[in-house]
Amino acid sequence: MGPQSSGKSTLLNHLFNTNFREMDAYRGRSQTTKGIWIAKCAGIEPCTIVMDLEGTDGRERGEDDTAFEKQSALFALAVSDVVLINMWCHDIGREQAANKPLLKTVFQVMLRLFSPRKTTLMFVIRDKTRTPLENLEPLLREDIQKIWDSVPKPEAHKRTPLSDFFNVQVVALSSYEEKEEQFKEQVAHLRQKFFHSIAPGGLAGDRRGVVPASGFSFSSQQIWKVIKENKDLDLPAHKVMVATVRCEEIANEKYSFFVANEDWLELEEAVQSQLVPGFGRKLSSLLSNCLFSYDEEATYFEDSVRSAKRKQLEEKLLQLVQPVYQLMLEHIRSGTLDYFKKALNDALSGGQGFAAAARDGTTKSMRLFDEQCKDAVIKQANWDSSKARDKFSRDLESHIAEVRTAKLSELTALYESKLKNALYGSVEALLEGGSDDTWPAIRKLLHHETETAISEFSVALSGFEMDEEAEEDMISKLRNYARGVVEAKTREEAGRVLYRMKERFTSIFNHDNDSMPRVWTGKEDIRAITKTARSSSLKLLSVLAAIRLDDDTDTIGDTLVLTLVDPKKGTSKSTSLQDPLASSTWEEVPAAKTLITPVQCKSLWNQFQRETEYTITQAIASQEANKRNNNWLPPPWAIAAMVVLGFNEFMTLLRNPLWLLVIFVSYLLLKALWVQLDISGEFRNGALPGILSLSTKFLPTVTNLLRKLAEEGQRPATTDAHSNTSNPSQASRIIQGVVGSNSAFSSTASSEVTMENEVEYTSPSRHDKDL
Ligand SMILES: Nc1nc2c(ncn2[C@@H]2O[C@H](COP(=O)(O)OP(=O)(O)OP(=O)(O)O)[C@@H](O)[C@H]2O)c(=O)[nH]1
Repeated sequence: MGPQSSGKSTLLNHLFNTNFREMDAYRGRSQTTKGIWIAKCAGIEPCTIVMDLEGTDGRERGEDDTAFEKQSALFALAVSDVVLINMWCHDIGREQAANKPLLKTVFQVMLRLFSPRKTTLMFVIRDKTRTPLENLEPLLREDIQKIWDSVPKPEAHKRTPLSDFFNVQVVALSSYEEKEEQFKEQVAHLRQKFFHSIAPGGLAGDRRGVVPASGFSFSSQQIWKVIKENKDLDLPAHKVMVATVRCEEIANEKYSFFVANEDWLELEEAVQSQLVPGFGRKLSSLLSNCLFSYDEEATYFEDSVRSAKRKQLEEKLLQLVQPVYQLMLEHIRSGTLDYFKKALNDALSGGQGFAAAARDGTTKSMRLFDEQCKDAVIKQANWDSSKARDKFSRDLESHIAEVRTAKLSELTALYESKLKNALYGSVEALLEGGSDDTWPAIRKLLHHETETAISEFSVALSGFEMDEEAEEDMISKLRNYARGVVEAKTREEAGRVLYRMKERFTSIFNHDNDSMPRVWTGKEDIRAITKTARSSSLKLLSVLAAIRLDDDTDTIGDTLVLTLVDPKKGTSKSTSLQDPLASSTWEEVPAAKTLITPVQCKSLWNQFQRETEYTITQAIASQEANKRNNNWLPPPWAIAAMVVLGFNEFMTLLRNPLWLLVIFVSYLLLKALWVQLDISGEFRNGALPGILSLSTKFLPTVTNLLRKLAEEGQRPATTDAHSNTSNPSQASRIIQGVVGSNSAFSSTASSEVTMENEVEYTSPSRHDKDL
């Protein structure tokens, strides 16, 4: 800053290689720079921005218009690290110097900045004279001090020295117009001071109030806005405000970059479908990069604001990635659960005990789960995976319980089926046998099979490492099942006891001791056989009347025998007592074990007797018939009657034996007719159709027969001639003509007959057989 046309633009252009507009010296000393101009210094590191201010004390704005001057001075002080103040050499020590009001303004506004930092005030003495700078500087400082002292200050800064606010420096330059070369040399020397000016001790060494470059634009706008509103400019608060706005902007920008980041999108998509190895590392690195770029950009902003905004950004990012992390945990959980299921299945298939397999599988799966969770951990987040771990643990437990129950059921079903197979058929066979040994044999069988199954079952159960009580319970259930199978089978057999009894009766009744079918010749004692068969059937009834798996000390058998088979013995014993079968329960047999009650027994027995009666009757009838058949001679009285009544006929026959020949020929003719007419065949369909058919066939057949006989009779010579040759076919033809089939008599079939006989001749023995 400095008075109008004091060469500010010229100096800045030379000092920083900028191109601010300079006044054309040939056109008069008028105002060139209006407002505040800004440019980037060329060739100065670090990046340095320079502003060219409108000149003070100008004629253009008028004497009283110092508002803009103050505003621009305040703006320059608020924004800059170094303020160059142009002053004419000859103004030093002068009471009415042109820049005295300017300095006053600078100091006044400085006090309104509440700035904790020190701004470098560099007084550039222009058009220096022969007076050395060493002599000028004290004078200048004295002037400055005087102005500082004269500036009204707030109570807090009453005693604050100028040096607390400003780092005052003085340089002198030769006149640009008159000693341009020297001017340039001195400017080049001065330029050196601006290199690395932010280093400690440099012109801009106090970095306390610094606003980062990325916040400069916004900060400047805000400062200007406050200045324009003529408010106090609280630089620390402003700094916080700038930091807040800018950090927020940076954070938002970084968040948006992250959301659109290809790697993140790929990772997010991959996790939707499957577990991604190295998830934690990848995501942590993405987040780190994002936060790092925020840090990089926001590093020079106010610390607390920057950290707060960083935290917010981090939280927002974590909030964004958390569902993906949760999904990842879900993949880990389900994947590890699948692994566990497979491991358990393999171990069980490999013959490992269930409990050991479940234990090993659980340990391995938990380890795998922990490892995968560790792999998915996001460095920036302190997320607790214990909930997922607990859920996984519960999943394992419930799966183990499920498989355990299924396996136990499978095992139980297997042994139940084994027992059923072992018992079912055998019990049926034993019950079918129905004897005194039946129940002891069943008990023995049940005991043997149950113990065998239980010992195998116990070995199988040992793999489950069950507590003793539960194991006992399962064994006891299996034991009960075995009893149940026997009981069920017995009940089933009891349900068809009548059928079984009849079967047994028939079997014994119709077969002898060698199991050969009986032929009722008449010698058999049907009564005794019936009794034996009935007793045996009754034994079956008594065996099936009750379940005797614990003992068979009941008296069912005796009661049945005494009551049903030997009622006489029974009544002699129990004389006037009531019918022992007129009851619905057996003595000493609990109702649960009773299959057929006494009343049912009685009723069944009656039915049995009724239904077997026919067999006995048949046998008796058969025996009678047999007896009759064996006696083929007629009774003696009949023989006597035949001798007496047939004596005449007998004598006639003895006197004339030709009758015998007549009878024989008649017999032959009748037999031939019988065969020709196929009488038995005709009557097969009933008497009336037979008679009708025969009546139509009778005459043609007789005629045919007679004609045939006549034909045969007309060829005696030929027959004789042939008979000499002893032709067997001819003999066959004659015989066939008498007793052969119908076709043999048909003239049309004669040739076929010949053919047939010629063929048949090869086997004369067969003809004999046919004859
Ligand atoms: N005597 C003298 N004149 C100078 C010096 N430097 C520049 N000038 C001249 O002063 C005139 C004004 O120069 P500018 O650089 O435009 O001055 P300014 O202070 O920027 O002017 P405004 O922008 O209008 O306030 C020009 O004609 C320069 O040639 C100097 O060191 N001594």
